[in-house]
Amino acid sequence: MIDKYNSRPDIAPFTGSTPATDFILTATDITKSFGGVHALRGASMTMRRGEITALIGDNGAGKSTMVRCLSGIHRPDSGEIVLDGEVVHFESPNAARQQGIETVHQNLALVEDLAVWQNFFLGREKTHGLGPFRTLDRKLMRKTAEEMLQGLAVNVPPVTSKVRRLSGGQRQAVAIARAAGWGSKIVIMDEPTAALGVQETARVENVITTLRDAGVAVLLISHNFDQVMRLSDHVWVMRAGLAVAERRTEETDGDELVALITGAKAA
Ligand SMILES: Nc1ncnc2c1ncn2[C@@H]1O[C@H](COP(=O)(O)OP(=O)(O)OP(=O)(O)O)[C@@H](O)[C@H]1O
Repeated sequence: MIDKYNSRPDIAPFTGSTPATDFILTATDITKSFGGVHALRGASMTMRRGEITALIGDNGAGKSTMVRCLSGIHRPDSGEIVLDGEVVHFESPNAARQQGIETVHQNLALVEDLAVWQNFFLGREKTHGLGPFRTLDRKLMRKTAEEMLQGLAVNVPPVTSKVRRLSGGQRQAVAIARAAGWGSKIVIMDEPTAALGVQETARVENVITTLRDAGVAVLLISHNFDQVMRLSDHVWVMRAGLAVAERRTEETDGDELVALITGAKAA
């Protein structure tokens, strides 16, 4: 463990207790600083195929920075990310996407004035014909978008509807279906239901579990303990730039997670 960043020697990093089999992702000793702020100080975490992994921690613990390192927004200062058995270095979010890591950000990045199907294919437009005769294959794109939504049992108006007509939950579901639809190995979701009501939250949670059941590994960042307990299979707890504990969800409870987050309980 690199200790030059460890300005909090009272917090010991947790290095994991499970054998390194069937991990779709391992991040080891990741550091990332912004000027004098050591956002990640040697954080390690793992994710398994077909599981929902929750990443929890107090404000400023380093969750978003970790997610940004995994999704190609930030480059770690040091450490190693292994995706599906290969060491990866993402130069950009596009590079992460091409290798199978999709991220649903809090702002969703949907274009309000475009139809649902157009949002699905932003930057990935399908064409037919050759050279100067090439045109957009709108029919194929509409059909594919419909199939992607149906596959996740997402209940939205026709894919020709403009995104601005959708409710918050429908938008979230569209963003998740879009992320899930490109052969993704990992879908990262940052507070996917933070802005939603009870019913919409339940619908979006269904979409998330359907995705997991289809074999995708989901990384869920959530401040909602009930949701973490309900949805996740595995939990990583971050504190002060380190992943300090991991638990199988069925072996923990909200009280223990709070204690781990605050440091009232050692890992
Ligand atoms: N681009 C940046 N420039 C400077 N400091 C940053 C930057 N991004 C994050 N930080 C700092 O790094 C630390 C970790 O922040 P991060 O956003 O990763 O935490 P978090 O666990 O996601 O918190 P929250 O739950 O509030 O989103 C914080 O002290 C934050 O202020």
